[in-house]
Amino acid sequence: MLTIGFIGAGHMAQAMIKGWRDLAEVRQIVYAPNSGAAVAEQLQIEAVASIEETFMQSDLLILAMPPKALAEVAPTLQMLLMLAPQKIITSVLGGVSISSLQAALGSQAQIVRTLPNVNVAEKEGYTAIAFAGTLDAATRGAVFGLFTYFGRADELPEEQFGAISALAGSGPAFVAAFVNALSAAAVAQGIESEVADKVALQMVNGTMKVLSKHEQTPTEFAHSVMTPGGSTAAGWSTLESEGFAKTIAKTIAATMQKNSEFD
Ligand SMILES: NC(=O)C1=CN([C@@H]2O[C@H](COP(=O)(O)OP(=O)(O)OC[C@H]3O[C@@H](n4cnc5c(N)ncnc54)[C@H](OP(=O)(O)O)[C@@H]3O)[C@@H](O)[C@H]2O)C=CC1
Ligand SMILES: O=C(O)[C@@H]1CCC=N1
Repeated sequence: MLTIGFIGAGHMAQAMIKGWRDLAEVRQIVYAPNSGAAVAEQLQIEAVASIEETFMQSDLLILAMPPKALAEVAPTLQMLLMLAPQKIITSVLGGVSISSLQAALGSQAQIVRTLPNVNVAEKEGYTAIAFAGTLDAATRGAVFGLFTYFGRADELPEEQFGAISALAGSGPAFVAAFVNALSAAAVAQGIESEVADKVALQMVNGTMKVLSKHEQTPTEFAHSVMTPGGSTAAGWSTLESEGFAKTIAKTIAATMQKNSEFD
């Protein structure tokens, strides 16, 4: 039995717990100062009462608290790592590099830096992974296997984590905003909100399935929808003249800027 212990029981931890919950031979435990017990009860896993207990019981410890909480949690972990230096510490902390984690926890700490997204809850996630030099090949393979269980995972250079975090980590929020904007626009044209939500979701789901077949690029696909001289082209031209792509580029840049401030 492999025990995975979470420090932090928020949105990201909960998504991972859901994504892994049907894994045979895996037990999940969670610690969070305020919400740990309630989240554990809701997800039918075990709550533990302290960082120390989480560490001692875990084979794989996941740091899933906000980046700024690292300074608070690190002294306890650093002490525990002196007793058990081989413990694997997997961080999901956005923007926090392996060298910062090692500065906080000890230079020999067995650290995996990951950047998953909340879609792991439905096994449709994306995770970027980087390993500290201290990790051996067998451990890297085992951790990689866990993350591919709930979606796609790639080992990437840490320099790429800022852009990937904006694209894949924050991206689900931006896609949800787009779905919401489509639905709201339809409501403004007289469609009932429940119907508009349902239609927008079905349309986006269907579009993603078709695009995922990679038979056309997104631009080729868009042009296949635009009947020459038709209505889609009129809408497309407004999308362009109103600066849709520029807004998205600015959104990604602002996300990356904030992310870079956590290290
Ligand atoms: N949400 C996302 O889509 C993604 C998040 N991440 C990363 O995941 C981490 C958590 O984010 P998210 O789940 O969104 O945040 P939430 O605010 O939803 O959850 C934060 C959790 O951390 C706990 N926490 C806060 N301070 C401490 C502390 N000092 N010791 C132990 N636990 C603490 C909170 O406990 P309590 O509830 O008891 O107060 C809470 O359970 C962040 O580092 C973020 O960058 C990475 C990729 C995607
Ligand atoms: O908003 C955040 O900072 C985290 C990182 C990626 C998604 N959520």
